[in-house]
Amino acid sequence: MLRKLREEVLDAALNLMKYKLITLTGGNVSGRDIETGYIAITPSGMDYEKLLPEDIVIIDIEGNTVEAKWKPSVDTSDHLYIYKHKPEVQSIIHTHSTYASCFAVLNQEIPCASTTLANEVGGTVPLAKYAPVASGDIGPTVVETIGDKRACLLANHGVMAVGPSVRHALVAAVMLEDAAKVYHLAKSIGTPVLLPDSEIQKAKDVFLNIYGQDK
Ligand SMILES: O=C(CO)[C@@H](O)[C@H](O)COP(=O)(O)O
Repeated sequence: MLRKLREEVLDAALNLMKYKLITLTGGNVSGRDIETGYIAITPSGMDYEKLLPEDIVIIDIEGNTVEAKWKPSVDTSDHLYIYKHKPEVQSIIHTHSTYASCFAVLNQEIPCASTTLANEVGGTVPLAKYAPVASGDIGPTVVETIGDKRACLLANHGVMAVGPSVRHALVAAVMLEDAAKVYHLAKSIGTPVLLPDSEIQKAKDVFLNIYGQDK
């Protein structure tokens, strides 16, 4: 069931490897089916390269198994909490991507100094307060922090990216890492100039309303 969504989730997981956002299985991907409300999520601790679409776990919004060969991600309850509290979110991607995670371990948000970050994430990347892995507390800290952004940092941990589709969540995760790298490198040779709110809004609007083939 939900073959297309399972393929999209697996494809995004493989792209996390392609774009070097994860090491081994240090991340996870999920997507929500708009019709049934079911969630397709990567299984826990399994190599994405060896997975087939049918290995992606299908659960309902309460976490009950709908169709599964494996245990779902250890972060499943956090994904479910985000879906429950943010109806506009249809996909969630968790990574420990290197440059963004540097800011997470410094407990610093990533200021918006590039149009890329404004376009794809919606501005400064906020920092969600620390929550232990698999405690069920990560979802609430993300919902508390993320607002209308497409990503937030998890203190001392990594990144949570979201989107209205699996593709959008993947783009947010990839471009956030790219912008974090640029900001980090720029800071090592000078003082990055931050974008004013008015420019962030303009850059965000272009991507919401003009960019791409779907508008
Ligand atoms: O952050 C952590 C553990 O530190 C987890 O997100 C894992 O890195 C991925 O777990 P699974 O999704 O494979 O269960």
